Amino acid sequence: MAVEFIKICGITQVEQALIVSELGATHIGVIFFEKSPRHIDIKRIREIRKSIQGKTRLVAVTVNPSEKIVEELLKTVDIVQFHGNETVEFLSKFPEDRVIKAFRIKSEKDINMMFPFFEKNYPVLIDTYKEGEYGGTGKQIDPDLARKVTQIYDRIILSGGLSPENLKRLIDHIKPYGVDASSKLEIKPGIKDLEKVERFIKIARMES
Ligand SMILES: O=C(O)c1ccccc1NCC(=O)[C@H](O)[C@H](O)COP(=O)(O)O
Repeated sequence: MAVEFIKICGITQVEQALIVSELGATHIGVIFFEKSPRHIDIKRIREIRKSIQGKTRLVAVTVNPSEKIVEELLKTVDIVQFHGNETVEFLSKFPEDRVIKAFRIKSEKDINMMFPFFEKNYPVLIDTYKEGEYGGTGKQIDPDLARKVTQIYDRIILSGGLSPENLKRLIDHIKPYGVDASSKLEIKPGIKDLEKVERFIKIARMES
């Protein structure tokens, strides 16, 4: 089954954003977190916004941002994705169709913290837990743990080490609503291998 939501994350260049949009990504992710090697500033985010206008939705990925920063980002991007310890109360300050909450999971116990977000019907991205890192690690998610989450809630975006090589198998097993990939599609942090991106999108759309 094809997925509805295909996000290519960690884009840093206007030229690559345009190509990824034309290849059929439904969402492009940019990292607004200074400690990431993929971080870009608001000026570059605005340039990317202009290049993909009307085609693909733009998502800014953040970690424990202030309310002011989120409000500023929402003037430029469609959606803000929260990768830190943000609460459901914090997210409820923003329009509900403009937020994604991400969780880095390592065991079934971690599913409990997602329930308040399921109750609000927010899209929830699940990523692999790696000590000391917030995302973009390339570490593959545990498929059985991810399947347990999609059996409970249907607005799950799967991430964590997704690549053209493992995507079909993981979609068939986990049946997510969306998929998100970054580092396994890269030549180096922030620069995508566009041939891999094309293969990834075709598999997600069930075109190959
Ligand atoms: O990508 C980053 O550098 C990053 C840094 C801090 C927080 C989140 C980050 N990425 C978020 C994403 O949505 C990634 O696509 C997701 O973690 C999956 O990454 P990967 O395992 O490399 O495909």
